[in-house]
Amino acid sequence: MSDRLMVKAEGVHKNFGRVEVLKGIDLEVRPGEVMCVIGPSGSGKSTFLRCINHLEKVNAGKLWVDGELVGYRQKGDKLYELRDHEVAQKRREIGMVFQKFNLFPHMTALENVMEAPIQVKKEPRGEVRERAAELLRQVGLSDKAGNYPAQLSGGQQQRVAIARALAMKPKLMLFDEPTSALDPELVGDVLGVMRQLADEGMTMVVVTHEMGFAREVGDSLVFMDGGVVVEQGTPREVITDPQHERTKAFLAKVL
Ligand SMILES: Nc1ncnc2c1ncn2[C@@H]1O[C@H](COP(=O)(O)OP(=O)(O)OP(=O)(O)O)[C@@H](O)[C@H]1O
Repeated sequence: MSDRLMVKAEGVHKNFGRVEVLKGIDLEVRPGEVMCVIGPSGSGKSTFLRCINHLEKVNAGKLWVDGELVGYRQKGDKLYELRDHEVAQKRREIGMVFQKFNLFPHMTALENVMEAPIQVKKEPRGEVRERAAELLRQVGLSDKAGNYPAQLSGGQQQRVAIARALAMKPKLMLFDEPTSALDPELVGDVLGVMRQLADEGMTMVVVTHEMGFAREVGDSLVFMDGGVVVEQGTPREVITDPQHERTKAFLAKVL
């Protein structure tokens, strides 16, 4: 097995003003791994994802994505902080799906998926159109390609958002509670698309309270509380045999 890691966090700290939100996170995500992250509101889960995706700067500790230190570029033995355009470039390699899908309202589903590869990567329109149509097919929305977001259900919009992230050919996908804004009957379709993505070998970090998904699809499960990783293991280990009182108390609420 390769030693390559897709994400490595070593003592990651993040504060907002005087409030320390991440208090030393150590984590490793291997290529192809699906890591699910659970924990109470305010425990720092979103902040951790946002640090991986350059949306927040780490205050102390180190964070690598695919072997590269997030926020820096190495030249010889010197480290240089990335400039804005370099950060933008790095962010393109990571797909992120949020709770709210934020599609462009004036563009159809197909146009939403095509937008970034054309505008940001300057890829040829014909190629992008073909790929976008194929991605919409993969998320089960071929027949909705011409619909505007307002003409789609929340679950359909979220599947377009996933296709939109995939259109940039990311090497890592981050999901921040992707189903928590959806009506219960729409959750299954979105989780189905994520499951398919996992089966295809995509590396994924998924903040979710969908314990069925974590149990069935996750390779690892991390319980965060108060800005630290309290417990991690396989989903089976953490769910059926939690070691910490805080994990037990949390699981009692969500299971
Ligand atoms: N930009 C910010 N400025 C100030 N405080 C922030 C900022 N972003 C997050 N926080 C605070 O950091 C803490 C952790 O927030 P975060 O969203 O990471 O938690 P979470 O575990 O994802 O919670 P939830 O499940 O509710 O989304 C919260 O107390 C939040 O108010």
